[in-house]
Amino acid sequence: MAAFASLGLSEWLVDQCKQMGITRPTPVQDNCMPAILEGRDCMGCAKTGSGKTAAFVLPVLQKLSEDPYGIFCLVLTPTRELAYQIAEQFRALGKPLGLRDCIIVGGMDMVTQGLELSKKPHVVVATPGRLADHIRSSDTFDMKRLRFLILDEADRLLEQGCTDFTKDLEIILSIVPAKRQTLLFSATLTDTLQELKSIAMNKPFFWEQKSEVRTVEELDQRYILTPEKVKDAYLVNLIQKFQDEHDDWSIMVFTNTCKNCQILTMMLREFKFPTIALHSMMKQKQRFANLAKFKSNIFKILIATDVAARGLDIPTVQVVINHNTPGLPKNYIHRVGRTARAGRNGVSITLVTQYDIHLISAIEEQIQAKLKEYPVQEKEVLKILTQVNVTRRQCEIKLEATDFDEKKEINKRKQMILEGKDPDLEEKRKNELAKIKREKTKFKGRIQEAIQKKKGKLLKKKSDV
Ligand SMILES: Nc1ncnc2c1ncn2[C@@H]1O[C@H](COP(=O)(O)OP(=O)(O)OP(=O)(O)O)[C@@H](O)[C@H]1O
Repeated sequence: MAAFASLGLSEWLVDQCKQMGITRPTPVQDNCMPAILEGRDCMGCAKTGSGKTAAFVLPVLQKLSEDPYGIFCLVLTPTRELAYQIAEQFRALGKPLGLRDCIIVGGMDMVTQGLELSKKPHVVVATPGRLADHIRSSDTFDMKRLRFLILDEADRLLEQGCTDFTKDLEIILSIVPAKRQTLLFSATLTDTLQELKSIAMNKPFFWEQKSEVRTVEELDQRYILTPEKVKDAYLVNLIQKFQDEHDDWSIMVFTNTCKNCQILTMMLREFKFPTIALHSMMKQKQRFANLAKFKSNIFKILIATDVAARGLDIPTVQVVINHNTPGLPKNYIHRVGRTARAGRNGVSITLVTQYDIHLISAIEEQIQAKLKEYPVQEKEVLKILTQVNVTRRQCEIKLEATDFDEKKEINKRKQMILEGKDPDLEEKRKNELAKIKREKTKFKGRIQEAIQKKKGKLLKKKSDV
């Protein structure tokens, strides 16, 4: 593998890398950086924790140092926490340049952000929704001379998940110049390749890390088959075990909803585990504060929704526990990728109920590897089962006494209004769809019943003959 200097990076940048402990390029850096430095559009697909961020930060800094002006580079990313992390990398590596950056994310003060944008920072790191809001509401900045447009976690930005970025992206793309370099990175690009190619217009250089298995070798991937009602007891048992055996390890637990995230956090705290939460129903300042406390090891356990599944780089995370099996293999890849980063070891444990077995099959097919069963002492788990379930119920009651659900409903309606939808109409539509789905399921059930009856009759006839 070549050294950074031979890839075309200036001495000051190579020195800056050294200071951060980055001495040899990773494969994604080795392959993508020369193409970017040549001026080509680039799509890079490499495993989690393989150094994709530096693969775009370094060439941008190199080009910026040759002709510094603002706004030179725009990085879009799906989550607010990730925006801060990327900006930090720019700041650290670009320190000798006196780099000026600006972070534009939701949940923070619009006026301050507007002012910062008007000062022409070299690099803007943004989540699409808030940047689109600024474009709609202000004429104090422009991106006419933008040289680099970067989509980090590019596939997520294009997919129509629970947060749909496509309209915001359209607005942003309408103000950036057609003549620019576009760089797209993710650990899971392949599903959205065609749409991505249309954003990177100039025959992009495409590099994908060739590997049979789509997760990193250093990751030990395990599962525990459990009835739904015993899941929490397994969680408590696992956390107790890791805390007892490795008190310097940090653990990330992923769950499916904000409410569950809140309840699990309350429950683990009742058991005196140093636990903290991260989900989208928390105030942004609280989200940042909680992540900072987890990163600095004040709290060793972070319970999060998929808002923390992508990109976060926390070297002390040794264990990822999936409290629910992710519905999409892609989400599994990103969640478990929060550990075993940059060549370190890590373990992931997915709690699987009998209803999730098909999801595990889909995950195994996608990652091209089999999950191994995690050995547990069932007796120990059963010993704490009642206590855990009672504690959970108490936490549920406590949460119900707050206005958590109400807040959720208000947030949902606010979001719909922002998206130009009528919340009442949407509710009606949702109810109608649910009704159709229920009827379909009933109909399917009746057909299955009829088939079973017919089969039974045929078997009976055969056995009579
Ligand atoms: N050449 C290198 N040598 C050693 N460490 C590196 C190198 N490049 C980057 N790193 C470190 O590796 C870690 C992971 O990098 P990064 O966060 O960019 O991963 P990623 O590929 O973007 O992962 P994800 O897909 O999860 O977002 C970071 O802590 C980073 O500082």
